[in-house]
Amino acid sequence: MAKDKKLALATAASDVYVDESASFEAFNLDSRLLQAIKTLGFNNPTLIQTKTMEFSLEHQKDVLAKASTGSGKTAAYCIPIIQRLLVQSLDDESVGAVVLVPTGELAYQVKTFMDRLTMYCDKTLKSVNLCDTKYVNQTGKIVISTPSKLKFQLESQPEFVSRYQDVQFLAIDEADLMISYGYEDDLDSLIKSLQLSSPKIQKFLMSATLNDEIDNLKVKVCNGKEAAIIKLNIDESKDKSQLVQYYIKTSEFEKFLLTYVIYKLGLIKGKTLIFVNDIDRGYKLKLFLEQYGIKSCVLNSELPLVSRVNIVEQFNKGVYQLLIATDENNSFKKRSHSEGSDDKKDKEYGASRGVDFQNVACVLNFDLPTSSRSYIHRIGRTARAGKSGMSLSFVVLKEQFGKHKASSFPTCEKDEKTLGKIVKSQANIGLELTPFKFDMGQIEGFRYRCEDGFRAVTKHAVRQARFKEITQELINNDKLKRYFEENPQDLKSLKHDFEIHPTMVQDHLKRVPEYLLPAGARVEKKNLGFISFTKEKKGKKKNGTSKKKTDPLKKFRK
Ligand SMILES: Nc1ncnc2c1ncn2[C@@H]1O[C@H](COP(=O)(O)OP(=O)(O)OP(=O)(O)O)[C@@H](O)[C@H]1O
Repeated sequence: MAKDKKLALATAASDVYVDESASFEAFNLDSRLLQAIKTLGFNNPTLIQTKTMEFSLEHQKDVLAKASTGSGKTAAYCIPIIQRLLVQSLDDESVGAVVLVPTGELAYQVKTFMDRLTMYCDKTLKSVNLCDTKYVNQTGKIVISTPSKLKFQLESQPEFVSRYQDVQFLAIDEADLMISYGYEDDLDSLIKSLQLSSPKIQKFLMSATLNDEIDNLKVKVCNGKEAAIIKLNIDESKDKSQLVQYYIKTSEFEKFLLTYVIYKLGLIKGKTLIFVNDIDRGYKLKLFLEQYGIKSCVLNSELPLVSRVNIVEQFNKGVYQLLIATDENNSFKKRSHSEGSDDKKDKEYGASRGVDFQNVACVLNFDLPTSSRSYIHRIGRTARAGKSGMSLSFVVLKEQFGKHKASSFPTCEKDEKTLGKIVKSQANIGLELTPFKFDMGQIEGFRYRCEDGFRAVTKHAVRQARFKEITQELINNDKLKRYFEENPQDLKSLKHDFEIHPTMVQDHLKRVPEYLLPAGARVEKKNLGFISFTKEKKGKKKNGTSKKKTDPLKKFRK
């Protein structure tokens, strides 16, 4: 019962998506499935779920669905698949459904969700996740995988091919990513070897954006068969009204200064997901913040998938407050899955797409993404499940680019241009980015300490930290995998935000000396949450507007 309660608390879709006029019962779902949905705390289906169930269960149509981030697309295809598999009698060995996702993280997430939905069903409805090494030699009624992992299973164990002869459902989640993630060849090969485009198989193509890539995919998998196209006409400005978007135009070095001040003084409350544009940047920022005793945890494609999944789970549970995620896909260049390509990076990594980060108060674009599409997915990690949230983006001024080599990063050269595109695309859906006029003069006193800490984070230190963490995680994974299987409780306490400090941490930097704080803060030193850095406005009352709650930085406004 305790477990049931916990699940219910962990989930909730934004009210604007919930379809109060509909009910799950109206779709005559199996009682075991209904019970699980209830346990998850889903009282009504979301709009995308109602429509998808209507077309797939009642009209047996293929479905191509487009709906915003956080609208409940996962359940929209999982529920009909489970429902139909529950009433069909496939033999034990046969795979009934294939779910393809672009990243390992999503494969784990979908598997967990499937397990929850089938918690009252017997073991015959087992699902397997081929991205998880413990399942590579297995199949189940539902197989969840990236295209390349499924292809690998079929090639390394050709005797499994026959188990896929009776596939009834094919779901492709984050469908618009399949091509840009470089899965086109793998998909073609799977469509051929498993006859996935057969009209006997019902298809679900789910995405937050509809584009040419989806059209191509539709042609490939639906093979001329007409599909129901569901484009949810939700007022996105209403849907994202809980999200306040800010940007600050700044220099490259000041991005570090601002981050230091914001987190050292606790100006942003709650969990922050910080996006950077490459792995070294992630470690650089982590080491830099460590200098001031600010703990953070890093997420990138070099870490083993098991560690990544564990990091996301722990962040969701509130174990860490700051997660620095490398968004390696932000340029949406085609990835290559060919053998021998590149290095030890996992091509199936993805932090900004589809991952259900929970209760994120702020998304900080420490490095601005390089496209508006990437921006949408990053900010979609906050203000989810009916909660409010803010995003803050650092935008490097063109004339400042390259002025401070050690803090410079190539993508920042085009920040102002990219910001223009982002502002335009947000305006198209009735949303707005507001310039945040940070009073830099008020934090000048911190600059010297910031330079001091920044200098200690050399290239060598970053390289060492990167190496140290991967080695540590790999050792943990190999050595501890068996141990954790027997002691799952201990896995929960494995923390990833330990200090790496391959560089000398200067203890004095961890404290903020009183003289750096403005007068008001010195008096109320114990309560640093709302230090006034604003110029005194005598006799002016606070106006108490609705933005008050979502604007923790307001005291720093000019
Ligand atoms: N009917 C429902 N009622 C309440 N909460 C729901 C319902 N359906 C889904 N949710 C919850 O809403 C959240 C978002 O769902 P989900 O991750 O499926 O969204 P999504 O559309 O796939 O988003 P993204 O495009 O970012 O992946 C999850 O925490 C999920 O558990």
